[in-house]
Amino acid sequence: MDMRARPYRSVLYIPGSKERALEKARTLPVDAIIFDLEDAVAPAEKPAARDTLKTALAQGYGKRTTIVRINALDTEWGRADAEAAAQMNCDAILLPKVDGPEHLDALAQITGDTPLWAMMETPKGMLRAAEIAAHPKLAGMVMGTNDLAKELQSRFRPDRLPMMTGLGLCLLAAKAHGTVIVDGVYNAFKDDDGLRAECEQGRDMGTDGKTLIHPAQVEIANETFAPSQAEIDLAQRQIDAFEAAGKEGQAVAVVDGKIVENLHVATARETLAKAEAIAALSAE
Ligand SMILES: CC(C)(COP(=O)(O)OP(=O)(O)OC[C@H]1O[C@@H](n2cnc3c(N)ncnc32)[C@H](O)[C@@H]1OP(=O)(O)O)[C@@H](O)C(=O)NCCC(=O)NCCSC(=O)C[C@H](O)C(=O)O
Ligand SMILES: [Mg+2]
Repeated sequence: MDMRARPYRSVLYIPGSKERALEKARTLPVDAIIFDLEDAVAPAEKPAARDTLKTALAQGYGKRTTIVRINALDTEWGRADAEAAAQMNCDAILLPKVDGPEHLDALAQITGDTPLWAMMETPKGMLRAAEIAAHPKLAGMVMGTNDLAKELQSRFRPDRLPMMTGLGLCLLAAKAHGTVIVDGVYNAFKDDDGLRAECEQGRDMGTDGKTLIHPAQVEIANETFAPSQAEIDLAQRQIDAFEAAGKEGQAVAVVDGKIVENLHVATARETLAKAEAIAALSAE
């Protein structure tokens, strides 16, 4: 299956060193998993985490998309992580702190044909988002809003105003190049209302889903980023009305008092395709 056709409503980080969490993930209804070797793994545990992860991934994670996040190549662990990840049973490798396409070039020299994802979390990365999105090996972008806030010296706000320039630049780049884009994490993993509000904001803006840090966050992300039954019904009615109008020689239909043109039909078809992809993933 084309990586870009899969759903990414819920993308759960799991520390590569935590065997219990690696096991539990097989029971969770997540669309994708980021197996982390970077921030969630203590320095002393990093070498062993590579082996733990390789064994866990060899056992498989069903239809979930599997992505391994390595350490940056300019760290003492980066090269060994990249070499190890290239041998793992995963769908993609995620590189943190990508400043420009040359970082992806350097990784691709080690990892060969494996698709790459980029953490978008540095000011340079924001300013070069379009070049990063255009990289031939790039299949997805992940917003790193914690690192970005650190770099910007900004404060966390419920409306995420300080994030909007970076998020907007990355969204434009991802959409211009047909790349998946997943929103950053919500740190307060026991605050369901805050998480829901941030998911809604990310969905409204056009991100494909949310990165998560705890299983308790999965349900809200899955719900928010899936087309609702009302959206599915409307999409089908728009397609039907437009096709009926076409048979009458009309280029415009009206549904619920609103015009439906070919561009709205394209969106309606995307809604149905997303619902089908989610249903296919759930049917394990
Ligand atoms: C945040 C946590 C440290 C909390 O862990 P813990 O106290 O163990 O939580 P619970 O006791 O509530 O756990 C209940 C069960 O769920 C399992 N669990 C917990 N977390 C995960 C997980 N992420 N994936 C799968 N399973 C998980 C526990 O094992 C318990 O299982 P069981 O005993 O069988 O019931 C912890 O959640 C955690 O470590 N989360 C991940 C943190 C992480 O990955 N951070 C790095 C990514 S965020 C980032 O880097 C952002 C980005 O780069 C940026 O810049 O923004
Ligand atoms: Mg980060």
